Amino acid sequence: MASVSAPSAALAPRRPSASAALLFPYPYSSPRVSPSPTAQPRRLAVAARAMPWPHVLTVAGSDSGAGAGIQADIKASAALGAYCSSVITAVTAQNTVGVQGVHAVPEEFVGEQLRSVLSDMSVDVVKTGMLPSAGIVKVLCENLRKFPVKALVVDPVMVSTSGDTLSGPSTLATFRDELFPMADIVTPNVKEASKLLGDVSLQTISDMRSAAESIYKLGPKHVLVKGGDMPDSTDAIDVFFDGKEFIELRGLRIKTRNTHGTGCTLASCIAAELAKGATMLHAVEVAKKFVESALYHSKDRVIGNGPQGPFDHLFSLKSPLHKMGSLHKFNPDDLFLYAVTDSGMNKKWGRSIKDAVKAAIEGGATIVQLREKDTETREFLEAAKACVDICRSSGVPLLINDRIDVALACNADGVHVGQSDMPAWEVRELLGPGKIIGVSCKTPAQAEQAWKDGADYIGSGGVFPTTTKANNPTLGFEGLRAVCSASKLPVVAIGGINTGNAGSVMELGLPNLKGVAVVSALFDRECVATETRSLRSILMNACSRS
Ligand SMILES: Nc1ncnc2c1ncn2[C@@H]1O[C@H](COP(=O)(O)OP(=O)(O)OP(=O)(O)O)[C@@H](O)[C@H]1O
Ligand SMILES: Cc1ncc(CO)c(N)n1
Ligand SMILES: [Mg+2]
Repeated sequence: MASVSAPSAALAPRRPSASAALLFPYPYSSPRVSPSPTAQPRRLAVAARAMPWPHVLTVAGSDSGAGAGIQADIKASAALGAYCSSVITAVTAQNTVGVQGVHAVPEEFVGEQLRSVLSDMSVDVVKTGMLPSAGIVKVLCENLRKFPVKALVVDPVMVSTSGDTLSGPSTLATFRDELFPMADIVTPNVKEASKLLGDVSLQTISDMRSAAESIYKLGPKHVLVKGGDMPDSTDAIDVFFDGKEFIELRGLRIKTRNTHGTGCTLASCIAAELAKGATMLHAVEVAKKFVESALYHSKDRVIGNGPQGPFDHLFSLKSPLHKMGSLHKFNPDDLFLYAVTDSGMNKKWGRSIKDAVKAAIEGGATIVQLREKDTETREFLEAAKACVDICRSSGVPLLINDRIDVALACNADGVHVGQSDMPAWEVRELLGPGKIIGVSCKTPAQAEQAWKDGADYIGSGGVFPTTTKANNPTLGFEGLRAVCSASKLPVVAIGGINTGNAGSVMELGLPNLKGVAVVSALFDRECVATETRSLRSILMNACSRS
């Protein structure tokens, strides 16, 4: 007879650790070990009100390697908090080398799957991927007419990156004539855009714009021409068109072999965001950021021997530091009036860091850096958190000088580092691709290195002699000019700049000199807002002259 032993400690109910609670935040109550005999049995909290669950239905092919297709769609939607059902149009035998076989599902059975899901499961958004035949496209369109949804995202998958055909030329006309007019967005890559338009050549951003406009004329409400496969580009640039305006969405191009499934993932993320209620442009921006972050976090992973590996959609489960929370996209024009705080000056004038930042923003600062060399860490962090709130609500990015730990803890928009701080590439490793990194550079060689390290901008100076920073050699206009002309990055000038000389800096007319950074001229003054306001008007006048 088997002996009955006491439950081991490992099986006893335990509260989840704090870190598990952080990773899987859900209301958790520890199970009661010995309920009193009179207590009513506890019921699981059955929802008294219906909780909406954003729902994406993907109509696409299965990728046995699970990097693209249905598998990517389910992972991407789930990562962004949407439920994803799946109607399978084809089964592919596929790996990191390429596509070895395609087995299309009969049209009637695609129809049956569509009816099953659409008639019962409250789908918000349909996303399409591989549609291997004109017949399947037609069945899909019939079902969409019968069961309307909030939005239709069409990723016109035709050829895999390995060059294998996933949807032949016979479906092209049905895509154009039947599916596109029903679509809220169509997301071709450059090769697909070219095919849809009769093999036009697409080499430049301007070609991508023309293609977006021509595809828009086929009937979708928005078009996104994806530039992931554009040759020789240091950025990953996509062109968005809503019928009126073109928007170039620029992302960091991640150096990795693991780009299989980027297109499927992007379209699914757009669908998930739309299902959650986002506007189209916001959905596209979130989706692009998601792809960039996922590529970044899986760039060194190795699966398979072929040229194109999968990436990790669930990176945020493993890397809580890089949550999708902060989506501030760096705009070089934000460098225009760059306010840098100084604890000594705040103390002198009896101001808190928070009040100093508030006043600078009120006066028109376009970006803020907290440079607190002798504030205690705990006090600094508290102040930084308050400043993040102020800056977020005004749409002004907030950077932290040198202290990567503080930047992470307060979820700032980025950091600024000097030549003796942590190298920018290490900072990038820690902060991920979504944060802004600035580097102080005095020489063309340093500027070149900052670009290689993945910085977003350069701070160059001291342009004039300054008392804010000890032992800081003055570069003068010539030094600034040398750094700017060697730099592929936008530059902000710093060092001794004030209302008296700021105009002359901007009047140098250096194309990548985007603004001036100031400390004393704003914060070693009685009224920070007034000083900021007058500096702003001086800068604007200088720019209109040069
Ligand atoms: N190396 C990269 N770094 C950053 N973003 C990338 C990279 N490659 C692609 N992207 C982005 O991924 C998204 C998908 O674009 P891409 O052109 O790769 O689509 P696709 O060719 O349809 O993808 P696939 O066929 O591999 O699923 C775009 O936003 C693009 O800019
Ligand atoms: C099944 C499937 N759908 C889409 C793509 C495009 O990446 C692929 N390679 N495989
Ligand atoms: Mg691609």
